[in-house]
Amino acid sequence: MERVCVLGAGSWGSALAMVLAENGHDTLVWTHRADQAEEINEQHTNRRYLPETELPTNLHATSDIAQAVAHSTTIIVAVPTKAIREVCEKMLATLDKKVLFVHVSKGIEPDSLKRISEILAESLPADFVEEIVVLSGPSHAEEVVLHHPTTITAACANIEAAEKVQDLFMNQFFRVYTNEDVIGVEMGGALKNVIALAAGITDGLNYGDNAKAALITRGLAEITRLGVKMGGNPFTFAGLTGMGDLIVTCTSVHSRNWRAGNMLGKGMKLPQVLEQMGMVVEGVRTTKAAYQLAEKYDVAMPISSELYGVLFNDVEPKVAVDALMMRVKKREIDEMMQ
Ligand SMILES: NC(=O)C1=CN([C@@H]2O[C@H](COP(=O)(O)OP(=O)(O)OC[C@H]3O[C@@H](n4cnc5c(N)ncnc54)[C@H](OP(=O)(O)O)[C@@H]3O)[C@@H](O)[C@H]2O)C=CC1
Ligand SMILES: O=C(CO)COP(=O)(O)O
Repeated sequence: MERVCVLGAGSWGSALAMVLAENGHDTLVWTHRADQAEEINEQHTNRRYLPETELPTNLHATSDIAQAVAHSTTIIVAVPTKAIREVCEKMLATLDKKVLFVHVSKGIEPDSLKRISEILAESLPADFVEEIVVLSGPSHAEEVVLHHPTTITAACANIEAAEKVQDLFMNQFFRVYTNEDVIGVEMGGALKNVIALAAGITDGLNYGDNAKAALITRGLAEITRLGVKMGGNPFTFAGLTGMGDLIVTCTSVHSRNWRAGNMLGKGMKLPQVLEQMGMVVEGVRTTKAAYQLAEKYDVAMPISSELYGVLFNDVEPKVAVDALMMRVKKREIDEMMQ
């Protein structure tokens, strides 16, 4: 039995905490909301984020981050990308021993263009970091809490650390693979949200399945182009954290990114969409980062670029799709291999 805390009590943090508690680990969830900690401890629910779920009675919560950190030999960071730095700062004051960090967030920071493991590595003193492992793959919280079969990948250059995380989470309905390719895993997990927003838009425009299949496959092509140029293993993008997560996020009604895109495709404006969602839609900020990365690495990312126009320059979704369809003629495979 390990002593673990999960920082962040949204849908994913809560679902992962449930898996850990059910696996018999001494698990504490940290939330910055005292009323939510009280609800988890006393009613064993988290109604805002997992409305139908009964949480295990051996899962406890706290709103005191020092207590969560002191409790743990492994810390799972499960807040949205834009909150990572703030949470690291809160942790800094409380760390006094070496801890294994696992992050589960799927984003890239705009402007700095840092991946989450890079933000963690620069924000936390090396003396207190055993390793940083990323856990990513096709895994909607809503299905994990129903014990529906789910596969996911733990990635770290140090494969023994990845295996430790594999052992922590693995059970009959939650199957964990390992991978040493942190760049590929993080880039696939972050960029699939961009394509899922686009897939939601074409569904909102009622463009049907051909358009969605095109977005998934051409989306994977541009994710792979950028990810490989940044140092990712091309095969990672064909795996769970690439193709797998792209499929689930572009096709599932559970996806926050697909749902947000769907509303945009139906004519709603971004601020209204985000207000209505009430949960993180990582793809919005990641689209900005993808647009900047495409320029930095000189990689063609037509879907991400058109989506950038829709989100930030008021381009009509239909006009963006037309622009994609009318691009200069290409060879399919040659272009992907460049
Ligand atoms: N949901 C899913 O199925 C999956 C999500 N992910 C990834 O996990 C990450 C978290 O997503 P998810 O759980 O869905 O997000 P949610 O929007 O469901 O929850 C986010 C949680 O983080 C808290 N939070 C936000 N900002 C801060 C802050 N500054 N300090 C402390 N807590 C904060 C929120 O608190 P508050 O209630 O106050 O806003 C909330 O509890 C994302 O990167 C997402 O891409 C990965 C796989 C699956
Ligand atoms: O990453 C996810 C599933 O693997 C969750 O995606 P959404 O944030 O779009 O719901």
